[in-house]
Amino acid sequence: MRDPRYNKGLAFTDKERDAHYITGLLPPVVLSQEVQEKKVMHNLRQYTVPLQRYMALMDLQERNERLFYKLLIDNVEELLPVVYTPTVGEACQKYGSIFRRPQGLYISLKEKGRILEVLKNWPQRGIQVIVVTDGERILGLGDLGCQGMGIPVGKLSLYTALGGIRPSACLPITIDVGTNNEKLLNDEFYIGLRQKRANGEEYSEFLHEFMCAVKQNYGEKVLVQFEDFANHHAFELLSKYCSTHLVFNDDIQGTASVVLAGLIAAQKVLGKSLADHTFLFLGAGEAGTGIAELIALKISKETGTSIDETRKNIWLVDSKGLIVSSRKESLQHFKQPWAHEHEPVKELLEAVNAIKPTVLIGTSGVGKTFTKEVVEAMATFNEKPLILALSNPTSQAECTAEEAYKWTEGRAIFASGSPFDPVEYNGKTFTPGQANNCYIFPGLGLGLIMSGAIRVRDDMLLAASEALAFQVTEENFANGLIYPPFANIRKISANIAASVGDKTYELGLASNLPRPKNLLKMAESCMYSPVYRNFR
Ligand SMILES: O=C([O-])CC(=O)C(=O)O
Ligand SMILES: [Mg+2]
Repeated sequence: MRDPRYNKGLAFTDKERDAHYITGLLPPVVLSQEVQEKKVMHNLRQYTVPLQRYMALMDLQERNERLFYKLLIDNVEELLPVVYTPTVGEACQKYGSIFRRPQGLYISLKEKGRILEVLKNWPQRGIQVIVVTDGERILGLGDLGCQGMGIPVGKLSLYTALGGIRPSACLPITIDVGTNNEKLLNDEFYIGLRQKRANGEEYSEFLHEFMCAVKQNYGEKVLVQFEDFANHHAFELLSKYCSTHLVFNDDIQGTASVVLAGLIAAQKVLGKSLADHTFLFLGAGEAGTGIAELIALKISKETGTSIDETRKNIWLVDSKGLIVSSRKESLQHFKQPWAHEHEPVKELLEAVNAIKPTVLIGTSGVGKTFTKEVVEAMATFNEKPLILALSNPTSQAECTAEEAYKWTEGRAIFASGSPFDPVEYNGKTFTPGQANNCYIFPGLGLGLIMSGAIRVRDDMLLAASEALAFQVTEENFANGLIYPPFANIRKISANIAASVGDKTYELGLASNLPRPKNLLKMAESCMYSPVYRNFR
């Protein structure tokens, strides 16, 4: 009863209560899981403050794991915004003051030299997925230090709910190397190390010890998902470990794959091929350059043109303006491929007017940057402007769904990273899409795990994008949607898993041999079910 993996609360039957000597420890009634679910949903809906819903759900996860996942799976559209963006962002900001029972594994600089020992303290064996953050760039909210733990915990609950990975195979980890967030350093309830961030050699060595310990403890087939690291570390870690570990950066690769899926699907709505588009990004960090690279790769594969050539239709704006060749010397390496010949342009609006993009993508982490003028400009030279405001949580979105529809007179195809409610405009209802990496990582992870993948490759990301785009129905298209509804996410994830698995075998990177004949059946059959077990 005290172990969330076994607890069924009032659903323990009389026979189970007798067999396990817990008769009398519960009131006499026996409820079904369905009635429990109805009750908890009813209670949750009484809370009007999102953070209270979050706390109630985290309590449920720590009390009755199967009921938590049953709720999340059956009510995914309603609960995703609670356990995930936007509410998880606020939860991380306030993690210290709402802290009750710890979730996940904390590895701080205090444990330098004995990270392996700390990993071994985690009570569960058979770990298949680790989501790890160092809290330096939590969503678009910046450095939240150790309180970033909410993110790996949230992402892994989606691995289970959306992708069917067993909860006991999931390990959330926060690496605490300090924080540069003064507010947190001065917050008496802060849960992390009260020191400035370690950097340079000290940081790299610590992360290297972590990566080696992970491989030593869990072997070659554990998937390590990097999440919400700051740009410099994110790119470095991915390139350093992609050839020795099964690693994946969600913010670079997951976001890229989900956006590419939307763009592939949008071809049906817009009647244009990817190569016919001109792309402009606001934000040239992990998401921006990650998406740009994957689009370029996809177009290059489709048309047979070189990557360098395909890059020419893709433009990025960072905090200093349009990325152009005259800035090349001073650019970080991940921005350099995008420095095209053009005169310097400072403002986004100027860049939009100069480049005349057909697709505008916000990955800046800065809210309200797609102003009325910017969106109206997009609407002047596009019949159906494609506008993606991807920064999270909602407060950091480049524009709202309502603004996108209003300022384009209802012509925009719009999707955002965090959810927006449907919008009424001119007597018509517009339903915005949610271009969030949670469409991709659960299915991708399942595909990697079931095939026993040992490395992640771009071709697997492309396979995931294609599989997701394929799940968008004619009916969705008719409603202007470029993503399928989340209500079908487990089926979607199974399809993504099958495609990714297939690609893994094709590339010779699968270690689970022989290849199962039907990968979709395989994916569906290994997905976790939250239905209660019988303990008689
Ligand atoms: O967590 C999300 O909603 C998407 C994401 O990876 C991020 O914004 O960093
Ligand atoms: Mg992220």
